[in-house]
Amino acid sequence: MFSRIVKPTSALACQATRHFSTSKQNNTKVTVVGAAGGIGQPLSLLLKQSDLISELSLYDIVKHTPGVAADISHMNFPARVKGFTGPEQLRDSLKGSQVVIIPAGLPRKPGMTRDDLFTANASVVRDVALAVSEVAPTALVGIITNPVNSCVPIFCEVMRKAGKLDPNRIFGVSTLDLVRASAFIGEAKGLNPKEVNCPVIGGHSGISIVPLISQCQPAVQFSQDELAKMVARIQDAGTEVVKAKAGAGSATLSMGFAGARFALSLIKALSGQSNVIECAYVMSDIAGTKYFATPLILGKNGIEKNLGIGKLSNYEQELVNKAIPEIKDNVAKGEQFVK
Ligand SMILES: NC(=O)C1=CN([C@@H]2O[C@H](COP(=O)(O)OP(=O)(O)OC[C@H]3O[C@@H](n4cnc5c(N)ncnc54)[C@H](O)[C@@H]3O)[C@@H](O)[C@H]2O)C=CC1
Ligand SMILES: O=C([O-])CC(=O)C(=O)O
Repeated sequence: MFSRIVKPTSALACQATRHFSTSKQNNTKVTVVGAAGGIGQPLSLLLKQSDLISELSLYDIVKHTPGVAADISHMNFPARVKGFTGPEQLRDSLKGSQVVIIPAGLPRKPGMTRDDLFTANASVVRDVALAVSEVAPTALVGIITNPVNSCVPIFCEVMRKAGKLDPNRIFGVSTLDLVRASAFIGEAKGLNPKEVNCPVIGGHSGISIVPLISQCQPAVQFSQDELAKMVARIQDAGTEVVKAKAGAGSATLSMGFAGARFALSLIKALSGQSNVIECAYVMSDIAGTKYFATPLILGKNGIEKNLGIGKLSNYEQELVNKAIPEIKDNVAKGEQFVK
């Protein structure tokens, strides 16, 4: 199974060495909430292949979730797979989980922004957070549901109200932005995209997505015009897929891949592996907002160290300056919803 273990060769390297998991240790229970959806199914398929997972709990509100679980359970890997459906089974699905990944909720249609999903998805995230606070309060949680910039504050505020908030354990999954940066930069420069590592900071929507191409490994050179085009492509990549799917949803397969990479990084960190680094959107005042994505060293208790923003070019500083008001608004909207 793919995954990445990293050596922090630079403070902002988000991942480096490709690493196939061969560890025999398999004692992690993982719950996927929204497991029957466009992201949930490929994500669960990829997670089933990890030797580090002992139990894969698949929850969704749709009735055919046990069928998805039965299907995946026939793959010949050790993780036991169980399906749960309906709100009355949510807590059973989560109980005892060390890792919870949430790709539940509506995706965009052409013409919508991620923020347009707030009304539909805020209550989904709130309800899952309440259940996590009750039955899996120490789980490491990855929130894929959009708008990520608001959904992470919603989750954190519900946990805070329940007296269970540990901000080191709650992550907005922005991994797809890094995957895209690697793919697009690799393609543009004739490099193997698997070997291209470019930190992406800020948030997960349009201008709040800030790729730090000056910190890319290996180093790459672009003219200012090319650089601006590359940044715009990474920022608009979600919309590119939404348009191309023409009403049938947003990125699901690349997100299943990116979500599995992030979940496996959490699991590796939990299992004691060191120097596991991923960028994610977390509670952090590093840029003067309450939440911000940066590279993080992951450990048994979630964030072990926030590696921060590092040295920015003037252009990247301008991008950060544009991202900040957007993130502040998105955070305030999420917090207000819980109040
Ligand atoms: N963070 C990121 O980079 C990305 C985030 N997304 C977001 O992920 C979310 C899911 O996208 P897709 O899988 O394409 O959508 P989808 O509609 O294919 O699947 C969503 C699943 O969530 C389930 N669901 C709805 N309410 C639920 C609840 N209360 N509890 C449990 N399950 C529930 C649905 O039944 C459905 O199976 C969307 O909000 C989308 O915008 C999508 C791509 C990238
Ligand atoms: O664009 C969307 O709506 C889904 C998403 O977050 C992405 O693909 O980055």
